[in-house]
Amino acid sequence: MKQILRIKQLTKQFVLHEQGKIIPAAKPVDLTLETGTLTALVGTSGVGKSSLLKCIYRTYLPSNGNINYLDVQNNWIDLATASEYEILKLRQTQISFVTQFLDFLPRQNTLDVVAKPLFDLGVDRKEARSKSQVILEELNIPERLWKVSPATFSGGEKQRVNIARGLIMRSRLLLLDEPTASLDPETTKKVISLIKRAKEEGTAILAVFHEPQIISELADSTVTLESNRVSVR
Ligand SMILES: Nc1ncnc2c1ncn2[C@@H]1O[C@H](COP(=O)(O)OP(=O)(O)OP(=O)(O)O)[C@@H](O)[C@H]1O
Repeated sequence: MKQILRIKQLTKQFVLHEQGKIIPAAKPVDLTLETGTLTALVGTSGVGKSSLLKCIYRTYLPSNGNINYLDVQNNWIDLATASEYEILKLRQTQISFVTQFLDFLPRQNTLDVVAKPLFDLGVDRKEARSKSQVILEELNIPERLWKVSPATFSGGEKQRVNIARGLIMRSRLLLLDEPTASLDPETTKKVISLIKRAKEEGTAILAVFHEPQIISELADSTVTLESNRVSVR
């Protein structure tokens, strides 16, 4: 196991200009992630868990601090200051994020929505689609839905498509934001086993979960975000 992410004194604040207010989201955070381990990120609603994941993925720019990531060539890259181009490349090849919401192009069918990370990597389209089929099957998405757009899917179906897309490529760093929030127990079990597999393959995972039994099953450590401090155990 080796460290591939080191976060130091990270903060993210939102300035609401019209109200002249600053919302402190993530208070200073220090954390490290190692290959093949899962760190659970917990804390009360609104404390800044999603914002922290978004800072790592650079959907948000942090207000302060460093997010150092060890890339596949063994170079430390500060994700807070890396160029847009570098970030795009890392997202395409090494870092995946399963958000709470699925965004997709309207006329794209589910098979291709899930295969997209592999298309972007330059994998042959037929091979990418067959991998997409396998993971959709694993997540119990019925075959009749593969050829249609996820636009009309139920919340749980959309979430499973999102997870399938996030897990189809073997990432070095995987960010998961409440991946099992609207799933039934049987599908939750499948998702847990896919996450375990990613861990076994060496992926470093930072995941927001609310369910204590999932955390005890999957997490190697827990980081608690609190309104004015962070405790790691
Ligand atoms: N783009 C934004 N602009 C302004 N405020 C934001 C923005 N994104 C998040 N916030 C605020 O930052 C705070 C933290 O939000 P965040 O979604 O990170 O919390 P969370 O811990 O993930 O919550 P939950 O468990 O409910 O999902 C909230 O007060 C939220 O309203």
